Amino acid sequence: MTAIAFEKVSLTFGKRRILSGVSFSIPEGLFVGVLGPNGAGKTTLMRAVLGLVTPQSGRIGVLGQPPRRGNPQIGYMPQMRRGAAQLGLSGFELVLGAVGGTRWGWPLTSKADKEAAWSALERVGAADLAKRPISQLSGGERQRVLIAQALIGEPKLLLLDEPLASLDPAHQRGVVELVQDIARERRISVLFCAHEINPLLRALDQVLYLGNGRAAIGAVDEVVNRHVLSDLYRTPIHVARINGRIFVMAEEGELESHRHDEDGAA
Ligand SMILES: Nc1ncnc2c1ncn2[C@@H]1O[C@H](COP(=O)(O)OP(=O)(O)OP(=O)(O)O)[C@@H](O)[C@H]1O
Repeated sequence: MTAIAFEKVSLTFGKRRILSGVSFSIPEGLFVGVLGPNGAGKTTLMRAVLGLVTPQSGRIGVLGQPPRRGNPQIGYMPQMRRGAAQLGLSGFELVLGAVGGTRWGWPLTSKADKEAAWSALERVGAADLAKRPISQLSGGERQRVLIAQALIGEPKLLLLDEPLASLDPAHQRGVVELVQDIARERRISVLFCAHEINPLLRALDQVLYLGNGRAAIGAVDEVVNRHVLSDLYRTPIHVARINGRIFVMAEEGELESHRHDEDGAA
């Protein structure tokens, strides 16, 4: 079955066009990195898959169905906003709030709900963090709790919006490996949104690059080359591979933000 299918999809906000007639199809079980500069539409694409943004035209299929809000087959990890971290919730409360998929807040919880929350926290290695307020966790610890939240309901598709933001290279590797292991063992399809390709290289089956309202998708070598990216961004793009790392550069500078501190990511 197809995990996600876009057929000539256009997404707009008012007069602002985010995607223009984009088509692609992602088979089930793949780990796909979603890349592109700030504002390219990565979050908006995920929100469309979740049924939170309706296309102006075209069709989206998610696991063979049209998108619908609260689909329990999808686990979503949004970008962590400061406000959410400061709510004072513990990791356990945050994960428990996701039990039942759409029942955000403080539901009346059963023993089974609590067990589901503990099981998700244990799977990401965060059971010992569960009682602490989210606001006191380190970035890496917090990302684990958020991944646990996305695993509630045994999803078939995980949408992860920048889980690597503000993590150092070792923690980035840890999060990517964790997601890859869980996805393999549960046969989950993954869309993993990131600002840099290198931390994802070992895990990637495909990349989906967004830019100028368009998309390029395929295996890393098929997409991350100067022909495809120059065409996508309508400007000369250079791609260099150094020691197994990939550098994507526009004439005026690097297209992706890189921290030059990771050794041997690929
Ligand atoms: N609800 C909204 N109303 C109007 N414009 C929006 C809305 N949500 C997003 N946008 C705009 O759509 C564009 C794409 O935003 P989006 O957050 O999807 O990009 P992104 O690729 O995820 O960016 P980043 O890498 O910075 O997170 C941006 O210009 C943004 O300002």
